[in-house]
Amino acid sequence: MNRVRLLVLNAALGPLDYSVPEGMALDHGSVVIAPLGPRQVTGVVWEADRLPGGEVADQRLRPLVAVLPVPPIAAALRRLIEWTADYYCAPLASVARMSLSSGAALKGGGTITEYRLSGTVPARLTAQRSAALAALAGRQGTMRELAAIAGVSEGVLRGLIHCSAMEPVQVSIDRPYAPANAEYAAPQLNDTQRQVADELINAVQQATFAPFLLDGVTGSGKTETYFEAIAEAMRRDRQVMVLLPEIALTENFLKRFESRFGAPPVVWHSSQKQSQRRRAWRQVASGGAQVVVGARSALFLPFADLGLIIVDEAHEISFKQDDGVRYNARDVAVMRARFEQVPVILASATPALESLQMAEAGVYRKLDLPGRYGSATLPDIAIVDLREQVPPRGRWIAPPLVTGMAARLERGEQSLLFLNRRGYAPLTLCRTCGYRFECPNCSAWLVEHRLSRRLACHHCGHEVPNPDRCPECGEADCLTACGPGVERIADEVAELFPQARVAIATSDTLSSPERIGAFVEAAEQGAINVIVGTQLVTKGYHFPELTLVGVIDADLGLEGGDLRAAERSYQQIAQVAGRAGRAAKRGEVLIQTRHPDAAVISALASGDRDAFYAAETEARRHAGAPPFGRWAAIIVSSETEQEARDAARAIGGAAPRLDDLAVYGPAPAPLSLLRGRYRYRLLINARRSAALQETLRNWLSDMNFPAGVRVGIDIDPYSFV
Ligand SMILES: Nc1ncnc2c1ncn2[C@@H]1O[C@H](COP(=O)(O)OP(=O)(O)OP(=O)(O)O)[C@@H](O)[C@H]1O
Ligand SMILES: [Zn+2]
Repeated sequence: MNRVRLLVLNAALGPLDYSVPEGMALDHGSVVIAPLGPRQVTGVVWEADRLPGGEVADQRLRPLVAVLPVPPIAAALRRLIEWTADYYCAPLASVARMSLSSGAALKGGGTITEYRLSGTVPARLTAQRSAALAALAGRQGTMRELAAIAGVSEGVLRGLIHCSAMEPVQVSIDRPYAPANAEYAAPQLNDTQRQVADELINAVQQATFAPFLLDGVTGSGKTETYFEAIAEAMRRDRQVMVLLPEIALTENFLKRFESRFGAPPVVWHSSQKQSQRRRAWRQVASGGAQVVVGARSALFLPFADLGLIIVDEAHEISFKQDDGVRYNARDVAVMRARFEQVPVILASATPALESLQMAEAGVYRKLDLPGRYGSATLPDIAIVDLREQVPPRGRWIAPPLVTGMAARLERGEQSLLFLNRRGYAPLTLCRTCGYRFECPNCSAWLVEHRLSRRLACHHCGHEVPNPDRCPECGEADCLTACGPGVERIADEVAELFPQARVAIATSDTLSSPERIGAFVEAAEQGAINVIVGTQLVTKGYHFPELTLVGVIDADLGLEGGDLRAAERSYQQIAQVAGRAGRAAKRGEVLIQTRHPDAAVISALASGDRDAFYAAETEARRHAGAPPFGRWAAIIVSSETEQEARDAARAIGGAAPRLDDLAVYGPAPAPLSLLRGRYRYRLLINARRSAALQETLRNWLSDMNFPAGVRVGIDIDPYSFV
């Protein structure tokens, strides 16, 4: 190759051609540095015929600067990048960036300095030094990591280094991870689990594209079963990617994985330290990382030899990314499996309707685990009609739930109260003048957080200290909290049962791996009597003593403009119900609602999942909604309301008139002001036959907008805010 075309990692630039200096060895997929004006850019060598670009004469081409010391991006991943950009109407460069997401890793190997105990005992032993010496026996890590492990400041450690009690060690970035062992602690599967595992193992052996929907009730052993497929991939020296919907779930997964395979998997997510990401990325690319578990951003990692993909809790909407490249990691995972020619397992107790439909159509193979493992049975579910069982004024836990909790406390068992609302109260208002605390940047109320004494916007992060008087009328002691959040429910529990140990489990309280670890340990050891939590605790956890689940407000999820609201409510409540009675003791679930006759609620109460899905399927078919038709959204935003409105109207005015495609709007988005930007949206409902993406691209490509206007496309949107 003496002339190459680059996909440049800058969405504002198109493909660019360069000449290749003498002696520079390149392949398609090579990651290179190229000159651009006075600067340099990173790019990937791409097949020229797949990237239409302007033809520049050979003699005018500038030479590439360097090839980066990483393996080329493989063809399968290049095809996935193209597919994703095309399907989600996103710039190729933005998608490719997700594969090259550790800038430091691209620069090659290197060393970092870690520390460990030297065996020398310091002459002066303070309490902190003794604690550090005890905690750090056998440990090695960076200063910051060791300080966290020992619970002392870095200053204490520096003191220990100074007196030679600790010594530095140079560590390679590319050092391998501790190998996991497929046979380390294999469980005895029951017959159903065995059959399912054998099918999955067989698919790993076949090493070809095979999508599975692993549909098993909560506590049926889905994880244990797909672990067998992972074991088979390990035996064959092929890499595995496991996607989880939330970082908070990885802690728990790590523990289980380690007890099954003798070593933890490699973790990948966006809040890791740069040094961790750098090592993980390089080990993924070189093939040294056997099993990688991560949030959706792991999806585009450049695996050397991927053999299996697993998407756990595959129904979760957090697999949908709503900014930057708007993609659904569950769907892209299936496409990746197709390009890589490997099996993919979507595991869930409450599959997305789209996934069930694919199984019905014979595209996915459905594997069922219909019963809980061992002697555990599914919990009894009952409805508490809040119109009859009225909680006292200013309280939200109705009498039957109070009675149930009292019985659990008596028996030393645990209760879990679920309310998907962080903070203390979702709205604060002034009793004197009616003033409501609203976010200046978003059309949303400020949520009171009593633990951290502030009012906060959950959309943009704006916060103010908890006020003691009304900013409007100046009156003191006139502010009232309206409605409950988890903190308020926890207060109520404390008032009802002063002796109970209550833990709040939300993204505010479980904000780090250490905090999550401590929470899980406390819950497992019975040091917590009542957990009050958001959706964060509805899945993945297995607390044997947890026998009562109370849903504080089952109607909450049905509010708001979400097209899948019924399905999502069903999934969330079924998942949280699934935390009850997972071991020997039977579980009970009480669902508080004002609409006991709603289809979702009665399906949950009667345990008739099929009836719910059947009704929901009919409703979707009738509305031409996914999976029967397709949705897309165009979101227009600007810092000035007028500009956003005008641009949205112009787009609406230019809408194509087609038989198989209907355009609704423009209308102000439900969150019409978000992070200081005014937003309008158009919704497109298309038949399956319509060339949706092409139509959208043609429609918008000829239009020009003022510089401050942003126009985004959301294919298969989930959230309509
Ligand atoms: N064959 C088995 N041998 C021993 N323990 C098992 C077996 N199958 C399942 N278990 C145990 O039963 C519990 C539930 O299993 P697991 O977590 O795999 O189910 P799940 O279907 O993934 O659950 P959920 O979807 O509710 O999170 C776990 O504690 C697990 O270790
Ligand atoms: Zn805000």
